[in-house]
Amino acid sequence: MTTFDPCNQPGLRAYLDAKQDMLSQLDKVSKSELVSLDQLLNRILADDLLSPIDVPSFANSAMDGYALRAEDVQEGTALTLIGTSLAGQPFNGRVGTGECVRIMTGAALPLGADTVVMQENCRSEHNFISPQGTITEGQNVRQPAEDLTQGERVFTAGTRINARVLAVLSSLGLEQLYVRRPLTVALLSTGDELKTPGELLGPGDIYDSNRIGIRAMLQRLGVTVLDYGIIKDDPALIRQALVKAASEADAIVTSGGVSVGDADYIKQVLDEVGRIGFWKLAIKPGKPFAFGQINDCPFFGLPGNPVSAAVTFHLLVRPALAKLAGEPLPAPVTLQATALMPLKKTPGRMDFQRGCVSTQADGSLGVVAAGAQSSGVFSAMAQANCLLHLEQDRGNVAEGEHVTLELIDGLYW
Ligand SMILES: Nc1nc2c(c(=O)[nH]1)N[C@H]1C(S)=C(S)[C@@H](COP(=O)(O)OP(=O)(O)OC[C@H]3O[C@@H](n4cnc5c(N)ncnc54)[C@H](O)[C@@H]3O)O[C@H]1N2
Ligand code: MOO
Repeated sequence: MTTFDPCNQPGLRAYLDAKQDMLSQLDKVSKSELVSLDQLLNRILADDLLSPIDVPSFANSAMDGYALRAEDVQEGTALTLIGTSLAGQPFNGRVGTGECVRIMTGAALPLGADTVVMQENCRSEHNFISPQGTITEGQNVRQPAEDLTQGERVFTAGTRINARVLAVLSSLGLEQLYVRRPLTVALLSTGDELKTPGELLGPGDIYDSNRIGIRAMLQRLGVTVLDYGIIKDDPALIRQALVKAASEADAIVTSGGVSVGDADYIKQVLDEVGRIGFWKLAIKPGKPFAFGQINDCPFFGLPGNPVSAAVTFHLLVRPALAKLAGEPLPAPVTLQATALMPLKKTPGRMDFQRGCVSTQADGSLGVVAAGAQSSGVFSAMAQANCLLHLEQDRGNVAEGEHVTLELIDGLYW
């Protein structure tokens, strides 16, 4: 038997369909600018990056040992040691027949040598080195351009520069690059009940946590945030703020006031000063999410319930901002896990429940609900490490059933 859920009205727009529709209405807006290496972290590459050099640019040793000519080595060979090649201090001579050079990891392979034998596999007596065991020509040598060839595409336009990408850019000797200008996003909370942390709460008041949480997510994404603060539930004030925001920002994100209550003015004002793209989706949490445009400025109305605001930001605003920033965003990587407890689910909306996934003794993944699933209970969400994707039409999940989930990227949210 399915329970009746008043929030599951027919005609709600399916998530993927709405997301696709929204993305198709958005274009890359951010221009590019030249930025120095020390400021590149978390920026987005404006162009494909072609390697300016071969990496490595010279043949070098992968081991500490001896550089030699493989053809010289037979059973019992003793090679004459003629010098040393250190990283940054190459041996300037040439390795001739019956000779070898002491070499360290990263040091240039001397002319004439083609192979390195690690020192553990060599016997050393006076000035003579006897390699032991089988030797293959070229062993322990890192060949020029083995990693990257000059002119080869290393990263595509739209790549976000994380610590690993930054290290590669440095290894190519780049000191500045064209990246996309950060997006500017106007952010505001609506609600007469909201107070900023530090203020005294009156009767019926709560602290504005959405603006702080969403602002942090935007900052993690490298967005410049125009914080418009808290706007009272007054259509004139909301109208004024949205029109100003549309003239100042690349996108607008609001929280609260998108449902059907007597003080929910967002949709009405959006309709007056811009246009509504869609409103109300078949998702839980986040049903009243609104998307639209005000004078070509994309508008995202997050529901006021804190879990709904964070989840819809991730499901819809994050991909939209990526599109505006020219950052191709792959579909989220999903995993399958076994539900270790029954999960309540009503058919009608795709449910993004908050979970805690862990590796079980047998190596498989198991998931439990991360506490209460009410969209007002944010503390449970903060404990979660994954978002379950429970299909729109499915009902309750029994213990032992498989579910799909997406890991929560703790760095960004
Ligand atoms: N009759 C109906 N009522 C509701 C429906 C519905 O379909 N029919 N949908 C419910 C759903 S689902 C959601 S989600 C909420 C969303 O409502 P709003 O976007 O209008 O949000 P508010 O009413 O302004 O606030 C909801 C809730 O969240 C608290 N809140 C608001 N802003 C913040 C903030 N910045 N920080 C922390 N908490 C915030 C607010 O005090 C309310 O408790 O509507 C349901 N109602
Ligand atoms: O969509 Mo609401 O977010 O279910 O509470």
